[in-house]
Amino acid sequence: MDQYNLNTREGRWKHFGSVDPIKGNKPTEKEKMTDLQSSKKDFLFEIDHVGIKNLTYPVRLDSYQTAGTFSLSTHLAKDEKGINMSRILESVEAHYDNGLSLDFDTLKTVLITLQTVMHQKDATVDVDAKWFFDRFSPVTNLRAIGHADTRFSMTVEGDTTINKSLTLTAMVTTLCPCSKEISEYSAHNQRGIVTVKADFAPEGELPANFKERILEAMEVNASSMLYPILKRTDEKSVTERAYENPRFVEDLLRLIAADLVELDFITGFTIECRNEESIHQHDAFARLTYNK
Ligand SMILES: Nc1nc2c(ncn2[C@@H]2O[C@H](COP(=O)(O)OP(=O)(O)OP(=O)(O)O)[C@@H](O)[C@H]2O)c(=O)[nH]1
Repeated sequence: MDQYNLNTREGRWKHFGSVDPIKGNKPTEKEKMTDLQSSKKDFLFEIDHVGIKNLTYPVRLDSYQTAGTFSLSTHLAKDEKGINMSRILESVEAHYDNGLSLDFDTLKTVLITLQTVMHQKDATVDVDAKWFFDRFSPVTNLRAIGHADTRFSMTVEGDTTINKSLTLTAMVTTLCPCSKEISEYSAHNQRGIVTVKADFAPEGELPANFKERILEAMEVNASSMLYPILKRTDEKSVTERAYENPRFVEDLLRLIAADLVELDFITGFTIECRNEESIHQHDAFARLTYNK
């Protein structure tokens, strides 16, 4: 039986197996520690992206505080062993303002800070975050909170943005035209998942409502939109709207593409529509990439 005082935390820790630290020969002051990552010689390859992924950090998107999942990286020259990773978090923290404002102007300032403190030629960020917005039921006009998924992506080189894109993912209803055509009554319908990656002119201005305009193209072309609150009058309306607007996954994809072509602040896009089929165990999907 050991003799540790179980009435103290230290005694309990030792009782459970903790040991005293060894004396050790390595320096404990930062100035005397080897800075391995900063060592220079021929390390064979330059690296396109090195950094951190899966960083969870508070963001403000429109009027909502939400959580962002960040990937942040820089280039690394061939003669440098590693980046100073702690500086990535320092670059984000430098722009903290009750969370990080999730907009391209703020992301650009973070990237310029990152690139500068890393002494690298470029920096890249991807941020995934839930976007919450007001959604009104179609007949009763009751407000509730809807949501879509966003990914803000950006790369800067020096002071110049070299790419900038927004990926939105939203859910819709699709009603099968074939099923409607061949059946005496009813038609199977399902929840469709639409993803649009919209590319923007890197240094171009965006309209204030750019997210809303892309989301509208994704939702209004479906058989029906989704709503958080539906009373009976609303339910009748969305059911009939879906029947009046049947869509194959291909139809939805092409109709969204036609709307996106008309949005002049988008330079190119990739759309994927995926239907979680209600008459199969598998999903149906279609994808299209278009550059203007
Ligand atoms: N480069 C590199 N760093 C890593 C890796 N894995 C962990 N680290 C990080 O290395 C960090 C040390 O960060 P640095 O920024 O190099 O620390 P530092 O040199 O004291 O910081 P500065 O004073 O800014 O130069 C630790 O916090 C670890 O998170 C890796 O695979 N590569």
